Amino acid sequence: MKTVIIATKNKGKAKEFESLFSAKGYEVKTLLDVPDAPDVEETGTTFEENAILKAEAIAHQLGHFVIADDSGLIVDALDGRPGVYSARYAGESKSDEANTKKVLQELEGVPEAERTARFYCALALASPNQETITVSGTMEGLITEQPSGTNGFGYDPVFFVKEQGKTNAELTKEEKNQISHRAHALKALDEKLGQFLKREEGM
Ligand SMILES: O=c1[nH]c(=O)c2ncn([C@@H]3O[C@H](COP(=O)(O)OP(=O)(O)OP(=O)(O)O)[C@@H](O)[C@H]3O)c2[nH]1
Ligand SMILES: [Mg+2]
Repeated sequence: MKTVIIATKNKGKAKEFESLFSAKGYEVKTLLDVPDAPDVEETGTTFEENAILKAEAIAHQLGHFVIADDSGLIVDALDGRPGVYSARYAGESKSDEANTKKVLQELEGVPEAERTARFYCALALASPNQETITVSGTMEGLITEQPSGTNGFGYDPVFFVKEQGKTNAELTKEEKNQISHRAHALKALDEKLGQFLKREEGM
């Protein structure tokens, strides 16, 4: 079976990549399988910059091509926050629950029509042998007033998808993987992955 390495330590992302890639006949490894994988500092100001930082550092470290994901929640009424700080919005302990609570508190009293938000996912595909490729995907929604649902991760319990009439955390894994920012980005990457792998094999 073909293997791809995703340069992430986030269990929620890892699970989504496993189901997205197994459908394509790939086995997924993540940094959760690599003891002593370095923590790459996310010093970029955009999702793309951070995805490139993570992908290139880990590709060089492992001597193998990898995919990195930098993603987050953009809330219009909060001028785009938490944005690239989504994972550590309420502090370095990176608690999904605390992050979600902070966003809900900041949105207290904001009417439904102004609670628009989107998830953004930048993927970077990097190798020690060739130029890095980046793609992105988004997903539109509304921030609810209370969490609902137990699937997914991060801000999923407060991210309401109008078309589905459910929060992301109320969708099944399969449903979220049809419409998520990560699924859209992966679809864009898919179009470039074949050529990339061909060049990789030729090296
Ligand atoms: O409800 C959510 N559903 C999603 O589908 C989703 N995708 C991203 N996020 C949020 O954005 C942060 C990423 O930050 P991030 O890209 O730096 O990742 P991370 O630090 O968690 O892991 P790593 O990949 O860097 O190792 C995550 O922690 C989450 O808070 C999501 N929330
Ligand atoms: Mg991170």
